Amino acid sequence: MTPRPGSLCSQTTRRKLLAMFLALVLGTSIVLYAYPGAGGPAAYAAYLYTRPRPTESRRKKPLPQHQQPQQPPRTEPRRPSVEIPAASRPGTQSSVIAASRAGPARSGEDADTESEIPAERRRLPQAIIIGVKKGGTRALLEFLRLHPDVRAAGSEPHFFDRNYQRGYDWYRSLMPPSLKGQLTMEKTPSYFVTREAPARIRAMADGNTKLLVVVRDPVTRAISDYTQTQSKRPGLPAFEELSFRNVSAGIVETHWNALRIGMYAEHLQRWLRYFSRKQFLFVSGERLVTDPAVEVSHAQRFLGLRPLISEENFYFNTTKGFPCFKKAESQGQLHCLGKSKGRQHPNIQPEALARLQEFFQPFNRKFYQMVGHDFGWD
Ligand SMILES: Nc1ncnc2c1ncn2[C@@H]1O[C@H](COP(=O)(O)OS(=O)(=O)O)[C@@H](OP(=O)(O)O)[C@H]1O
Repeated sequence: MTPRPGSLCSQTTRRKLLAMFLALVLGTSIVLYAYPGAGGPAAYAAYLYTRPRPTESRRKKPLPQHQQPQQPPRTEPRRPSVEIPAASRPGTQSSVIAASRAGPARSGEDADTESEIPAERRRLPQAIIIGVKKGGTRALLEFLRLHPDVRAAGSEPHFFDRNYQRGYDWYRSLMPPSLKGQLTMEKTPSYFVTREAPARIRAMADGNTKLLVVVRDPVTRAISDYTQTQSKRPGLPAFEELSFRNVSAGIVETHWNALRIGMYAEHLQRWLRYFSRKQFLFVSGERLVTDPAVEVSHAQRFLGLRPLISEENFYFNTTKGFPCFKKAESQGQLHCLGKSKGRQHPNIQPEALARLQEFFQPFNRKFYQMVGHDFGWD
């Protein structure tokens, strides 16, 4: 049987169509397999899922300054400008040991070698004038500054009473640069009556700091202290009123600071728990006025300085009523302390003076015994 031309043709055509269809299906599969992102329902679904959402893409733009969230306030105290290890930071238990090992003379900062050009550095003080307020502490410091081997902080650092938490780097930054072999000093008279000061100063250099105390008749010292306060507060009650709890009975107001500071023996007892007697030099405030060269020569010896300051450096200014001094660098020009040193004291009733002398006598006697010297106030 001859196949009908029409049916034969359509069978051939069907075969061709089938082959083309298969080729098309195969080709599409290969393309989808090789490029998954190219299309298809699954690829489109994946694209929708991973596409960044409109809000997210907006958040990436920086906010204008005024819309930015506020930073919480810093509550930590400010650290010293140069970080020091926690162990050597004042105020920590371990700092006492660490700081004592890092005393000025033994710390790495002093490790100059002979081949190096001598470098000036700021150092912690090796000697401190710790008191007493109104004793003549400024005069002693300025006199010692005449010595070429003494470098001293100009103003009172108050490190061991008010600023201890600021750390040693802060304290050191207040000291003038010095060469190796020069002595760094400061004076803060309130240290002598500050409870924490002895332990803190001991911790700084393992008790090797030299301590100078300028002492003055406690009654005159109290009047000087009162005069200073009165210059700032003119309405201050009279000295006699502040000195006695009961004037007629002569009961002394021992809580008044101006009198309390003068009980030297009481304060010194605290210091002697931390320092041996030989760590101290007691300078007479009275002799510092009448014979400055002698008191300064004691101080030079105590500090291990060459005896360079002498009588030649001083000149008694009769107008001021106090010695003034000559600085080497200013070609013999005289320098006197400022107006706040050597103020006119008010007249105090003689009975009040006598009662206060009597009150201080046992404290003075005890003090003379402790230091091994009679200052002649009684
Ligand atoms: N050379 C010289 N020039 C001026 N004043 C001198 C001098 N030497 C000792 N003094 C006495 O020093 C007293 C002030 O003591 P301080 O310097 O320790 O005072 S302070 O604690 O620093 O405020 C100050 O006390 P007042 O006289 O009461 O003002 C002086 O008596």
